[in-house]
Amino acid sequence: MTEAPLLRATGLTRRFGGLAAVNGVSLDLNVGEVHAVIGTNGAGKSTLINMLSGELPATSGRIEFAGHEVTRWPQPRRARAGVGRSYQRTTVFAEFSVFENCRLAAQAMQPRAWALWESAARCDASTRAAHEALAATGLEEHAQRPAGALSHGGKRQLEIAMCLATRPCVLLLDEPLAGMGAEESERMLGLLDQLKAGHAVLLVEHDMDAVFRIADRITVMVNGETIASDRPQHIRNNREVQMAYLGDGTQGH
Ligand SMILES: Nc1ncnc2c1ncn2[C@@H]1O[C@H](COP(=O)(O)OP(=O)(O)OP(=O)(O)O)[C@@H](O)[C@H]1O
Repeated sequence: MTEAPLLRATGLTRRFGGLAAVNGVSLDLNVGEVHAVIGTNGAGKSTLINMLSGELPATSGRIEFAGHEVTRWPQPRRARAGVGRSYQRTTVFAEFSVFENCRLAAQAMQPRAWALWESAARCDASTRAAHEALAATGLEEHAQRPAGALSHGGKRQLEIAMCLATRPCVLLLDEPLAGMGAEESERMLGLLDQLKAGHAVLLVEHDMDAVFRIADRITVMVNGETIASDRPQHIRNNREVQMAYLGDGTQGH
């Protein structure tokens, strides 16, 4: 018997006025897998992530997470339940240390932030989560540096660490390789490869070489709709995908 996916989206649709930015998209996320979503600019990838994270309500469709229907859950509730995300643009606090950025991310997940008498225990838990996240991302040696002093790639790694500090089981990653050089990309790909062991990862990424290297499944979106969702080798050989998106020249990738 196959296990139920950790997260399942069915028929997700989001309209902005007359535009269906995402139209009837269904996908599953499983622990141990990187599920990449690719598509040209404006295909609806970020809108899809925003619906999965809870930042944007779906116009219609259904989202199930860990056996619960979460379609109407707001973003903070989904985040506390284990749906973590990173953003296209860096969101670190430049003047705070790398460690403090992670600790703040962990603290933001704690319920009842106003309950001062619980602060010591909360602080311990957040500190632990921050250290673990820094260890997982290889940023420990930079823990006390101001986040603003990190390289671009280091800041993107820190974003992943901040997401991990919230102890998610789903990672929704919006272009984690954007703006990175070859060496930084390699490091990030190594990190994602490690993380998939304990997480279900959704990866939106424009770097096709990286996607085909790391993805276990690829969903291709065009104008808000899924035109294919399959194992990478089948996506590579899919004529419709080649015509719509990859271009014939990518067949040899
Ligand atoms: N808040 C909004 N209001 C109106 N239209 C929007 C809004 N957000 C996105 N759109 C439109 O929805 C469509 C999908 O946008 P989205 O950002 O999801 O695409 P994308 O695939 O992530 O693109 P990119 O690769 O450039 O990030 C686009 O036509 C965009 O202009």
